[in-house]
Amino acid sequence: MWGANNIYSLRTPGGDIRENVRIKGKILPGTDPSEANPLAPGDLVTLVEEEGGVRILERQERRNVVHRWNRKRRKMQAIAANVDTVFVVAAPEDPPYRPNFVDRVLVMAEFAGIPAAVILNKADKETPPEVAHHLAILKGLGYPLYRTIAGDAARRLRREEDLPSFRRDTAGTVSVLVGRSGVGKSSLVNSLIPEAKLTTGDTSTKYQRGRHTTTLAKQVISLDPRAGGAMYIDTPGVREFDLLGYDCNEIAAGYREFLPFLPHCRMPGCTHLHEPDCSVLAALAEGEITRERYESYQRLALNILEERH
Ligand SMILES: Nc1nc2c(ncn2[C@@H]2O[C@H](COP(=O)(O)OP(=O)(O)OP(=O)(O)O)[C@@H](O)[C@H]2O)c(=O)[nH]1
Ligand SMILES: [Zn+2]
Repeated sequence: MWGANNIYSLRTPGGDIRENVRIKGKILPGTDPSEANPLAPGDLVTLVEEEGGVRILERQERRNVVHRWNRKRRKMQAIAANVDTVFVVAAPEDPPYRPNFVDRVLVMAEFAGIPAAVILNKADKETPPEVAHHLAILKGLGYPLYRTIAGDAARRLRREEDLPSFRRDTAGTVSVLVGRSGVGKSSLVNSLIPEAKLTTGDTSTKYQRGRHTTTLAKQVISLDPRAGGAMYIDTPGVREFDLLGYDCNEIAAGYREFLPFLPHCRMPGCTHLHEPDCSVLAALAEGEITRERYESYQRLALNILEERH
């Protein structure tokens, strides 16, 4: 299931693609009217055959859901459902690597209880030392890292780096790719599944803004029967990945290395920013939490607190 503006494309268990399917009625059973969007790519739905075609009758219970904060609508928005792995896609440059962006996607994945990994695409470009440093921190925390080359660059250089192992590791599973505009998410999906555009009916619209290509709105699911039905959900690139729908405690628990310390703060509802006897601050002082990751938490927590006032 994928789509937008309440018109969806579906894949039936038989493998057929049904396009332009609408929801039956105003509110979809199985959803909450306060949700920004009732259906996201990866959702499983029940259909009903009606005069004039099939309609979506209900959303089946979700195993998990990937959210991001929708700035315009000021709500958490589901960007994918029922996924096995969240892949944060970044590049060494063009667009520049933003450690905070990567951390925020990882926090969201932790919060959703979904395993996460990092893809450094455009591995043909030189990796600046500060990027390598952040990636080393994440690797040390147990997040798998893939360095890939995709699209035209891969064809030109005849090199894909870790793309084959990424393909192997994701075979038969559902992956969602999250990253800033221009890091190469669509190129990756196309490299994995050359006919992706055909099977998705090319629902994405691209336009040039500055140097980066941006996918508008629609999310694309690609299915590769050769990879045991691997599914890749390509989300539209975003400039920022906000998590304003969460509170500081939830955010702190998304920094996985903070977890052992969180129960030991003295103040109830400790924000780990300034409180006395804060065990996160103590762990930072002891070098058990890196300054980079603490500062990333700090920035995110301050964002959230500012938003509340
Ligand atoms: N050098 C190099 N360029 C790449 C690589 N992968 C993608 N590109 C280029 O990067 C640009 C952006 O790629 P896209 O696949 O459109 O990026 P995206 O992340 O899908 O962007 P949005 O759809 O806007 O979110 C294109 O010009 C690609 O050809 C790579 O591995 N190396
Ligand atoms: Zn604390």
